[in-house]
Amino acid sequence: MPADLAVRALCAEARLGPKPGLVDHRGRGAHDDMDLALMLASAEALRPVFRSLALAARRMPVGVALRVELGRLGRAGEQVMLKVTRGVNTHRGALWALGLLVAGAATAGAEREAVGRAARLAAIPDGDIPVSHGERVRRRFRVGGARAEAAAGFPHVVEVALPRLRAGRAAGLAEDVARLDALLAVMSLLDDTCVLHRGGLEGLRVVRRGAARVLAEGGAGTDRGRAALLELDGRLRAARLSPGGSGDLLAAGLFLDLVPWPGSVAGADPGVVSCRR
Ligand SMILES: CC(C)(COP(=O)(O)OP(=O)(O)OC[C@H]1O[C@@H](n2cnc3c(N)ncnc32)[C@H](O)[C@@H]1O)[C@@H](O)C(=O)NCCC(=O)NCCS
Ligand SMILES: Nc1ncnc2c1ncn2[C@@H]1O[C@H](COP(=O)(O)OP(=O)(O)OP(=O)(O)O)[C@@H](O)[C@H]1O
Repeated sequence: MPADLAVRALCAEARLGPKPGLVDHRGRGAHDDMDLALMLASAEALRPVFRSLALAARRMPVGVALRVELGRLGRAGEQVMLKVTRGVNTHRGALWALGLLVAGAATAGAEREAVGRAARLAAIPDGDIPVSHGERVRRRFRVGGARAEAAAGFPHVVEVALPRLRAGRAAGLAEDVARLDALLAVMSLLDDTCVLHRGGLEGLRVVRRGAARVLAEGGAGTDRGRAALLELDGRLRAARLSPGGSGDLLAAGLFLDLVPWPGSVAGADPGVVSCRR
């Protein structure tokens, strides 16, 4: 079941729009090699991968052996994704964040417990760190990136995206507006290695300040905020800046919000996030 919710969260994130610089129903965002159909196909292809991650987490306690197994399954999952997309990185970062959270949620009774397990797993060295864009960017700009975010207990999910999403709903905002504002809140704060890789510190400044400005203008649900959002989208597309890490962390928040934790009030209306819509 957590596996199905992870796929739904990925589809909901992909369909949400207008998102600045990211793939959505309008088009390719800052990417020239992906579109919504590819994102949805990639999300669906990851369903058995998430299932195998959840099964492993049910079989083994949090520890080195489980971390090694998740690393093996996660890397195999990346190959599944690359086969379906013919080599395009649609969901590498998302598989990392959601894979760990699916594993954490598989045996947890509450959101905090799931995130804590995911963080402990992320903090265990995996021993097989590839020389990726992220690794080079982390060294050059001295930022933590996706690994540090997970090992710290996903602070941009738990302390930024989810509170913003829930506050937006409580204030009566439409669901897509609450989600866009949650994405913008993450974008305004995150050291996103996707952005740093393509645009350096100046690119990161454009993304963060632009997102903060949309929120300061009233958020995605107001005329002024929407105009600022569309302007930011134009700038990010022109500069080929994709806030992919923020997209991943919004999907992670949507996943945690969808899990029907025992004894908690249900979060989003599940119908809103159906992949078939
Ligand atoms: C840790 C990962 C992301 C690799 O990190 P690395 O920095 O080398 O990758 P890369 O530069 O490709 O970035 C990964 C992606 O993370 C996202 N991201 C970028 N910045 C951030 C950030 N600050 N916080 C969260 N996510 C971010 C982006 O989508 C980015 O594309 C991961 O893919 C990995 O180690 N995979 C191995 C398999 C594994 O252990 N899986 C575990 C369970 S699924
Ligand atoms: N809606 C979205 N649109 C685009 N990317 C997204 C979206 N949601 C999440 N992402 C994340 O953004 C990442 C895209 O990575 P990135 O742009 O760095 O690709 P790359 O191929 O590694 O880099 P580059 O294209 O610069 O060579 C994916 O790993 C994915 O997890």
